[in-house]
Amino acid sequence: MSLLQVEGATKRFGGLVAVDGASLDVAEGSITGLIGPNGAGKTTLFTLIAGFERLTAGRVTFQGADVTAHEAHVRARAGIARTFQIVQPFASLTVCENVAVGAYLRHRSRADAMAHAERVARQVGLGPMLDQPAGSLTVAGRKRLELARALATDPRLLLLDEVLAGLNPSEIRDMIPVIRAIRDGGVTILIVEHVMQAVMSLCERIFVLAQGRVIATGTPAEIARDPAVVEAYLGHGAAARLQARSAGHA
Ligand SMILES: Nc1ncnc2c1ncn2[C@@H]1O[C@H](COP(=O)(O)OP(=O)(O)OP(=O)(O)O)[C@@H](O)[C@H]1O
Repeated sequence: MSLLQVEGATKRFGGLVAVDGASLDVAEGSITGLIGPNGAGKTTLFTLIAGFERLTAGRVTFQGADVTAHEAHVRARAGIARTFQIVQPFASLTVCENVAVGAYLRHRSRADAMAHAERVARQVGLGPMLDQPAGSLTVAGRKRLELARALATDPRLLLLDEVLAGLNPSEIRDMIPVIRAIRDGGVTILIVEHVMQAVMSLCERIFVLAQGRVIATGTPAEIARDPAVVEAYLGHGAAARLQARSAGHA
């Protein structure tokens, strides 16, 4: 069953069409990928799903309800959370206090919010840093903090925007099981990511966006051999060139 459906989403910024009639659906309990070259419209689509920007046209349905006209805070309460590409923690607050910012959505008292924040921070591997100022975290720590802040809102759908960007290969390897464990805990995930190896190993299904349009959908294996996807990343004629080269090597 689909937890999220996006139908014909379009977003214009003046003369620029950032998202152009894109449709996708995210199955409940899945990790679904959204990939595409720089400027394809991935972050804009996240912004539309989370309700930070209004669609120019199209519809967003969450848990069977049309949420197209709902404000971001209403969607957050319904269970949609997102991370941001550029991580901006409150540097002088502790890691736990930063995570509690998310927890306040469903926990009114400071004690409850902090207790929930502590559980979530431990879940993403920030247990040893709970009382450190967020400003002292490494890039990898900040990425985990961003994940924890979104997770602390107790979402049903988590939109992860490049949470692996800027990490080294061993930090990426450490982060993959954390993301899987979040899904195994019952949170559906839609992930935008340029680190292809991670996308291929994490996702059951992938949507490929290019120039605001969905140009391919399928399993990681299907996507990897789709000529339209190769062309979108490597340029016009690339699929044919690669095929000719591998035929030449055969
Ligand atoms: N608020 C805005 N005002 C004007 N143009 C915007 C705005 N937000 C995004 N755009 C433009 O929309 C297009 C899509 O941008 P977007 O950031 O969604 O792409 P992306 O696929 O997330 O790219 P990347 O992989 O580089 O993060 C780009 O041309 C971008 O410059």
